[in-house]
Amino acid sequence: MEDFGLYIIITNPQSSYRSIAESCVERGVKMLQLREKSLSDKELIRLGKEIRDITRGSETSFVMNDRADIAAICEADFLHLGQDDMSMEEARKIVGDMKIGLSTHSIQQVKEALVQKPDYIGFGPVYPTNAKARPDQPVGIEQLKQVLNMATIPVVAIGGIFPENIQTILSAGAKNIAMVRHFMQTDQFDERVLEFTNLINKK
Ligand SMILES: Cc1ncc(COP(=O)(O)OP(=O)(O)O)c(N)n1
Ligand SMILES: Cc1ncsc1CCOP(=O)(O)O
Ligand SMILES: [Mg+2]
Repeated sequence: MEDFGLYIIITNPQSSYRSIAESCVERGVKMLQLREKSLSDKELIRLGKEIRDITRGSETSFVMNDRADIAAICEADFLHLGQDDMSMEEARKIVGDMKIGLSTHSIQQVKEALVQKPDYIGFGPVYPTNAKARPDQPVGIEQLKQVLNMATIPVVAIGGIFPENIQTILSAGAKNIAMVRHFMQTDQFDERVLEFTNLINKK
């Protein structure tokens, strides 16, 4: 799989799910994840199908977080699994050959994840974050550089990334960057996407 650049994760957005997905399609954002932890299954499926309909046939891949069953129901492009979620092997029984991304939080976890041959790995949190329940210790830039050198699949830098530190992340060699709060805690979603796609693509 090729590097994909900006990876937007939807959690408690200030803008509507529809307008976020439409903006991602229009601006050519390659990865859009639905990550909602407190919605009913019914509501999650409704939103997943809405995002699927908007992104279908576009450059924007739709990623479902945590839930293999709902990823399959909504015909997502990817399922994203973390260390506390079901294993890739278990997920395969539900999602078949759907692409899968795995979260990692240490060099050891990266080594173990690579053996499972996911389509990409998330690595972080690079910096402290409160957008995740019980976040792991920040991994920092030096470990991020090490992982970027080790991995033969796309590595997604995640956690505490904002305009103030994006240049440090890019200078470390990261080609794929996931963010929650910078894009969710604003009513200027489209403007921020434009700003970031320009910034990341310039590098
Ligand atoms: C791209 C990406 N990387 C990491 C995560 C975190 O997944 P996980 O550790 O399972 O934590 P939750 O997001 O489920 O709270 C992610 N979602 N996406
Ligand atoms: C889901 C997740 N996994 C590791 S850090 C994180 C949250 C990232 O959110 P933010 O970009 O707002 O720090
Ligand atoms: Mg998870």
